[in-house]
Amino acid sequence: MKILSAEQIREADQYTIKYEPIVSSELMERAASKCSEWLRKKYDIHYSYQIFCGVGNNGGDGLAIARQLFQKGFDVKVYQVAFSSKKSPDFILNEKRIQDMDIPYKIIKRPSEFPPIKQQKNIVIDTLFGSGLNRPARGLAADMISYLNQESRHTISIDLPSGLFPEDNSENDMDFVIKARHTLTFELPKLALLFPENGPFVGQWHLLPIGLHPRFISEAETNYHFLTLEEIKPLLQKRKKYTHKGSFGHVKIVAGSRGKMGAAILATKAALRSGAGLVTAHIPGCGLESMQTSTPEAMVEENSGTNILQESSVETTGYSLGIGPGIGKDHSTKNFLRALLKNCKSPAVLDADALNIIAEDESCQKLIPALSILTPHPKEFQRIAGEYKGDLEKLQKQKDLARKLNCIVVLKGAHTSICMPDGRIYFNSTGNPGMATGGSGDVLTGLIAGLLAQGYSPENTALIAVFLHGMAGDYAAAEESVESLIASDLIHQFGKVFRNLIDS
Ligand SMILES: NC(=O)C1=CN([C@@H]2O[C@H](COP(=O)(O)OP(=O)(O)OC[C@H]3O[C@@H](n4cnc5c(N)ncnc54)[C@H](OP(=O)(O)O)[C@@H]3O)[C@@H](O)[C@H]2O)[C@H](O)CC1
Ligand SMILES: [K+]
Repeated sequence: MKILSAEQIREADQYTIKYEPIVSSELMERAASKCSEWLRKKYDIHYSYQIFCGVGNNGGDGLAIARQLFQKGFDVKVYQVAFSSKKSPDFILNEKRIQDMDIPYKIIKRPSEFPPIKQQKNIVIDTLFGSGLNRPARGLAADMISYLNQESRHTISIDLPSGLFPEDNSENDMDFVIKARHTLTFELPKLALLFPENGPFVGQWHLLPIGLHPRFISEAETNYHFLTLEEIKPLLQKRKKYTHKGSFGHVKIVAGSRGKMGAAILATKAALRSGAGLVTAHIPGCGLESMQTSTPEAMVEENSGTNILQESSVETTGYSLGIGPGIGKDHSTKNFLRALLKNCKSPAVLDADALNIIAEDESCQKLIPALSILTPHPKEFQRIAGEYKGDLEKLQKQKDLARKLNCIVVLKGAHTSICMPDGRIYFNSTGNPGMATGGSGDVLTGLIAGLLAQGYSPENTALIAVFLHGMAGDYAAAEESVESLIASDLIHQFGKVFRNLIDS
């Protein structure tokens, strides 16, 4: 699914109005009815609504939602926050419609007119600003936002939390942005909704399709994508009947050190469960027994080091390598990694301490095979890419790094972002906070290496693996709980994930 800019969304609006064709007030009516349907499904008739409207089309949406809810019997109060006299035509039309009905409607001109916010079974609907915000909120609008953030326990924002810019908030004043519990956004996700730093404002966000013209969307150009099942399904290969274990590649997991063998075991198990034909674990001697006992399906190749990986020759040809979980940063491990990368000619997966080592050694970065997949978490990423001020700058650094190394950079987090060397960025839609747990990244490394071994291109591998990993997390959280989720639960869910994706 594409992520378009505010400008492109405005154009999509106009294109839809012209070519569907539909009058703009009808498009607003459609958008509003998606919202009021969503609200009615979630909150029963005992809930009341206080709807705060700006004077643009976002405010117009608010007026139309108010009318629709009122017609369904809800207790609705509407407030126009008169921060400007420039009402949009569709706002004016909807204002007239509610004035012709018996809906309580007040115009707020100064803070002394802010109404008390009902606390029990009451929803505040925020339609002050949407995608038309063009400067940080000030004056009456800013006061209103602060007041609502202080007084309302249950705010739902329409299209965007008011005061939040759809893309770049680096110059914004975040004190004057609505803190919503839910954001109902139209048709396509906006970039700002995907940034972790905006989580406190956006809350949970939901996409409501409003029938913007599919031709405009399919032709629109963008580097930003939201990764959903629709994109993933066509990428998956079904296993053919006449195949043998050699058809599905050979993974080599290069991982572990004394006290961190768990990381190696998790990555190895994940590679096995990913469908790879064969998996070898290259580990320090101290891990031999634990690996063979816990993971009998894997072969073990002992490194010359007992407690850590140190220089020894490792065959890399014919393997998909997953390098880094639990290896530590000892001087001899650094030398080992350098020699390994020098020797390795096909795309590999680099994670954890492998990333920490290359962060400290620029010359080592040049040895990474083209189209390798790097999977840093935000701290590891910062070590390689340097400091950044906000999530937009972080994204730019991610692009720079992917281009510089000619690699795929997978930056883990809520909505993990996957950046291709050509600048395309995919934000993942699966996963949950329960996955922020030790070993979850090791599982991803094994899964990526396992898919790579099966002949998926590095780009498709990264997309599929991140999506599946998140899906496994969602299944695990549903069966257990977000709180109790541990990394091995993810591996246990791979079977169900594959069955549901490939066979359905
Ligand atoms: N695109 C769609 O799919 C649909 C969108 N809808 C809704 O429309 C809004 C966008 O509406 P728009 O009228 O473009 O803009 P807003 O309602 O967000 O409000 C902007 C108006 O407010 C003024 N403005 C902007 N920033 C500030 C500020 N900081 N302080 C005060 N005033 C501000 C601006 O006017 P100026 O001339 O003063 O700059 C705008 O007039 C979208 O988000 C959806 O909710 C449709 O209903 C359905 C289809
Ligand atoms: K809003």
